[in-house]
Amino acid sequence: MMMLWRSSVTPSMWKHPGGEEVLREQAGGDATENFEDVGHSTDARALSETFIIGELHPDDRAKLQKPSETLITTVQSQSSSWSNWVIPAIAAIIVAMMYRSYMSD
Ligand code: HEM
Repeated sequence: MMMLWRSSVTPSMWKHPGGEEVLREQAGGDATENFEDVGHSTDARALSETFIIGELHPDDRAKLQKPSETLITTVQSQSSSWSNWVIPAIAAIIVAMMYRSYMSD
């Protein structure tokens, strides 16, 4: 079980190669599954061991919130950036067509 605490991993101490935001999303929860999903190197694994600040009491483990799936969030943000690009493109095509019909009159 991997725990990430707001105080244990701070940008001033260390910069996560996978970005700051993904770690922030995991803070206060069990990040084990997401850590494994990414397929971290053995170096990353060894480094994560150095961040251990204690072990959670078994009675408290059930109270942990599971962080939302990071990979799903990534897919969602990709699809929204896709629609951000398509809508202005369609608008540009409509404007171009209106301009053409205006000029041909
Ligand atoms: C203390 C815990 C963690 C440590 C020490 C750590 C360390 C690292 C390191 C050293 C890398 C560079 C690539 C490698 O060596 O594998 C990396 C990449 C990455 N990590 Fe972590 N990581 C931690 C937690 C997490 C968590 C919880 C997530 C996801 C929620 C995550 C997501 C990523 C991603 C997306 C990359 C980029 C992969 C790529 O670009 O190929 N990391 N991390």
